[in-house]
Amino acid sequence: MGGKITSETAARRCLREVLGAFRGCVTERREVLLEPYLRGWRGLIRFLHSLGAVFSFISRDAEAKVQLMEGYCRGERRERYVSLQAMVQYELASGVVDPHKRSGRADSGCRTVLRLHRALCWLQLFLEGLRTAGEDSRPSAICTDSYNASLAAFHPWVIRKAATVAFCALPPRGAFLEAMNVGSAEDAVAVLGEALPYIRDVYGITQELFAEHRLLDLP
Ligand SMILES: CCCCCCCCCCCCC/C=C/[C@@H](O)[C@H](COP(=O)(O)O)NC(=O)CCCCCCCCCCCCCCC
Repeated sequence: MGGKITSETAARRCLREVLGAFRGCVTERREVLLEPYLRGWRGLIRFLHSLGAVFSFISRDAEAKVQLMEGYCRGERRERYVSLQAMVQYELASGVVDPHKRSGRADSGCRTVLRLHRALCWLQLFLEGLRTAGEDSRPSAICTDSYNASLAAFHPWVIRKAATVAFCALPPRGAFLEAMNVGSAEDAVAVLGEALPYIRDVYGITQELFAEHRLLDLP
């Protein structure tokens, strides 16, 4: 029993962490702080991991991107990577990224965050679908629809295919909400409802920032 409580507490902390992290991203000046942003992603990746090995090709890619960004946040130029705004300004001014050239550094913070940012669009759609769909709805179908309406446009055929196959392994709604480990299905739905406005806000600010600097198509 003690073990059960411990593992439940860990999972619960995980979801609370995700929630709290995205809430803590946006400053009064509407800047997006990178540290809580990456902490939020870490929590999501951990959750994805708990859903099984079929998703590991997805979590590995997300993990690599988060790790690269964490390196910048701890590196020599860490003050340039405190917020997305600071990062964009620095990488543009120093020529690390150039929106007018098709070539660009494959490890720039901007192109890496752009991938996570696009995935955040999928997440918004998926969580909203999960929250509002009926009891008989299937997370695998909601996930496929959300993916096709967002991230799929940026992925080659082979990735789209692999992703769509993996989505079939998602558990049914009841079990999925239970895996979130925040209590009853109603509690889980409430947690999603609380988290979504913050995720939307982070997405909106990032989208505007990247659009303003013409960074939405970075290769
Ligand atoms: C719950 C089901 C989770 C399904 C996840 C849906 C997203 C599917 C993404 C498929 C990505 C496949 C892996 C490879 C991707 C890359 O090619 C591609 C491009 O990168 P590149 O330009 O460096 O080459 N990478 C990406 O687009 C970034 C993908 C990042 C995916 C992060 C997914 C995290 C999922 C977290 C799930 C949490 C659910 C929470 C529910 C309460």
